[in-house]
Amino acid sequence: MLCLASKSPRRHQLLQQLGAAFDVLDVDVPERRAIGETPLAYVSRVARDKAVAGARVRPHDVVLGADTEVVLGDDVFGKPRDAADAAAMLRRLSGRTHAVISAVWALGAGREECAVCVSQVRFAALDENDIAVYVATGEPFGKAGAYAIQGRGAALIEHLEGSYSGVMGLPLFETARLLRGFGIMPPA
Ligand SMILES: Cc1cn([C@H]2C[C@H](O)[C@@H](COP(=O)(O)OP(=O)(O)OP(=O)(O)O)O2)c(=O)[nH]c1=O
Repeated sequence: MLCLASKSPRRHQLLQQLGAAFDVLDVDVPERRAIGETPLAYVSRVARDKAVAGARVRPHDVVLGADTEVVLGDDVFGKPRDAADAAAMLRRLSGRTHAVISAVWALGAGREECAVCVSQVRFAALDENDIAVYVATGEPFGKAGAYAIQGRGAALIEHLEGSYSGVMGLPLFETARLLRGFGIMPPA
């Protein structure tokens, strides 16, 4: 059986798109970047930690864990703590291009495989009113970088280079390829 170790409703929805049956596991792992850890290494480690936590509960299944972070230079933006934090993130992203890194790990049958997906997202220039209105919608909460490409946040994005599903939380091309490696998906 395939399991998705994630509380994210976006990840559940995205994995459903691939048509595979799966169970959802509720895991909680700390998301704290270690000193000197690169953004890429951090995202990959957290995604693996989630998969490992899931595999502890379901040792005989194939377990997926994923993580998504917004990266500007060496700064990693996770989910905003509150409205002020969300506004501060959006101010930093305004008028600039940032990276969205998504990592997914598959663990099971004595194997583990990983895929990492990096997308580039260019934001429109936002003024204080734009930011206040967007934060007031509540959409930024629970989203890395304080926006949702799948929601009203789409109106803030001038350009995307990479994977829409990766930005949303689970890169589907890469995930499908990983799953086929575990014999889970029908061949494309
Ligand atoms: C950039 C972006 C992120 N997100 C979401 C996807 C993830 O749910 C969240 C990033 O936080 P994560 O820590 O990757 O995931 P999570 O805490 O929501 O869920 P779990 O750890 O249980 O798997 O941001 C969007 O929904 N849309 C976007 O455009």
